[in-house]
Amino acid sequence: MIEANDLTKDYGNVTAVNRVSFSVAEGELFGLLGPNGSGKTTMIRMLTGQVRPTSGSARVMGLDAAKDPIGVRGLVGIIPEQETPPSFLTAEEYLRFVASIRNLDSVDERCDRWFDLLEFGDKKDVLCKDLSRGTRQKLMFAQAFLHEPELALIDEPLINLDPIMQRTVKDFLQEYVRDGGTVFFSTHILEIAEEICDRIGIIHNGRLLHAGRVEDLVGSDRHLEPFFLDLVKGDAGA
Ligand SMILES: Nc1ncnc2c1ncn2[C@@H]1O[C@H](COP(=O)(O)OP(=O)(O)OP(=O)(O)O)[C@@H](O)[C@H]1O
Repeated sequence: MIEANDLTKDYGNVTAVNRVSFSVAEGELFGLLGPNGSGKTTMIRMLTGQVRPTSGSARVMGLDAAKDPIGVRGLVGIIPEQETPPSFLTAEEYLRFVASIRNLDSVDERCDRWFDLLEFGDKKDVLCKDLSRGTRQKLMFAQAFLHEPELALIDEPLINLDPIMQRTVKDFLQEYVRDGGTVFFSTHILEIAEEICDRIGIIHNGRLLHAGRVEDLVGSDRHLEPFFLDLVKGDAGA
């Protein structure tokens, strides 16, 4: 579903992502982990065609993300980092707006499914500017999955969600990949990755230091946190 080859992004003299290659297969839940400023958001933006790589390339669902960004965004579901939905629309109006752009049918059913799953139907007539941050994040989740995409790319999925809603979202993501969907998400919360990911990548200073299966770490009695800290601190000292 995703093939990144030598992806690089320079912002002036800052190399945000440095020659990163990896792939994500259909049905995988892949977590990109890294400290603040390590390049996670830039990576997601390149995969979704929002940022053009300086060099290298990414194929997403068979399309070149830099050459056909609109094609990619038409297929995948995206939750950008800390995105807020339009202030002047209600939650339901926003979902209907997304549904109309995507030419979706059964709009009532689709909206209700998300209001029910994420328990915010009581807020559907509230203007987005008046929603709490957590409810806005629920709404961003709903818009990303409204068209039942085969691939979702999510920057920090559980941000602003309470523990109960985090459980709901984690269960949903695991069910979604069990049903054949693919998820690529970024986080710096290691426990989430250890709990739900099939594979992880660890990025630091723009370089991918590790990519592998979570069960290989845990199976060999190495937990993610000490592994991550050793890797990242060792790299900083190198
Ligand atoms: N538009 C931009 N212009 C200049 N520098 C940028 C831009 N976007 C990101 N950077 C820089 O690129 C590097 C990687 O940033 P990025 O936002 O991708 O990291 P991140 O891992 O998502 O961070 P965080 O976990 O804090 O959200 C940082 O040094 C950042 O300051």
